[in-house]
Amino acid sequence: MESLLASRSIRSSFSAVASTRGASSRPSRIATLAGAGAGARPLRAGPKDSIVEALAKDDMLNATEVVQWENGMTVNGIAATQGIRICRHCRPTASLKEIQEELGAPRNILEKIIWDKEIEVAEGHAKKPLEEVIQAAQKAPPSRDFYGALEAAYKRNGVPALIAEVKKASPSRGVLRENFDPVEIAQAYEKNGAACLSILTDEKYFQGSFENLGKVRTSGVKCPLLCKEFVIDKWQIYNARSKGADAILLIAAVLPDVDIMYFIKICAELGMTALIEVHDEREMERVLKINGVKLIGINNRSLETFVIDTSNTKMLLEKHGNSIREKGILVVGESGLFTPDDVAYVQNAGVSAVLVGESLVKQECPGRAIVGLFGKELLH
Ligand SMILES: O=C(O)c1ccccc1NCC(=O)[C@H](O)[C@H](O)COP(=O)(O)O
Repeated sequence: MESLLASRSIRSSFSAVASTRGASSRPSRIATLAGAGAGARPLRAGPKDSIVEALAKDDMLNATEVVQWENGMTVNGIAATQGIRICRHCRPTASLKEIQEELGAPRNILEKIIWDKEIEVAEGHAKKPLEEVIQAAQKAPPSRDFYGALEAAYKRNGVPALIAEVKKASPSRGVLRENFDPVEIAQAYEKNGAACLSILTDEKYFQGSFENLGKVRTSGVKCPLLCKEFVIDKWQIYNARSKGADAILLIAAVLPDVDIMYFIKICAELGMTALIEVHDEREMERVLKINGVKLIGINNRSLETFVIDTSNTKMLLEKHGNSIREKGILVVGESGLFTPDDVAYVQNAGVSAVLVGESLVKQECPGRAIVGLFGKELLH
């Protein structure tokens, strides 16, 4: 299916790019970044010059979109060389029905989410052009130090710092909490020692929203906030910052290296922390080669099958713990943590922080559930 999808998407992605992305006169940073990417060459003179130059000047594009013209490969082709199994349809202006008629159904839930996200992001661009979200991000109140808050909480409490997730529902578990008040939950998490909060913003699959993120941000909660999104386009990062996010999730199963590099640079410019999520050996190896990675999340849940296995964290850290420590990277253990034993297990494996949703949000009192999860009170 990959080659079919790839060969089809080279046609459709050109028309998608051509039809949805207007040319910008502002100078681009992308040409340099694309040239620095894994396997990419500097933009060269040649028959594709005019296309490449036009794209390189177009600040609307993401790095992989430039590399694809440079290398004569599709976005999916580039991704496949890095072991990425999630394909893009690259037809953001088509309906999902039309896309599925052409390409068949998405092969797993993560691919399904990404296909929807491609359309949602194109709609976002149309409603609010990139220049506007950039300006909104620049006007937002200063960001808070997400990485620093995790580091300090780990030192203070001697147990992994908690990123407590404000999560109403999920594709694997359905609705987790009927009476869902994001601000009440966020305040309870903070009061009970969470170092940072994760706010799900995807509406279709998690019943989250940017409204929730904004409400938590203006509620007096001081913890730094992670925007838990499925990022495929820089527009989403500026949008998240403009709504008050201090950190953003970048999923290695979805993003080619050059996009991760590029998005990390955007985060740095905005004072945001990038949490780079990996699930397997190949993703960990890729991410450890990328400059500027400070925070890696190891997801115990496969986003393709939903299977949760906490020994995934142990296995990846046994193999890569030394190089992670040498680089000063903090590791977050993500998903499927329910008891003090679970937390101790991932701590012994080498994590400095944990990201927890279900086991807290399902309890009647999510704040008090923190003591149950750690077996002790967390101090602020
Ligand atoms: O939670 C899901 O079902 C899910 C499905 C597809 C993509 C992502 C998904 N979850 C995102 C997460 O990684 C979790 O929300 C987070 O790690 C907290 O996990 P948990 O404590 O198990 O709720």
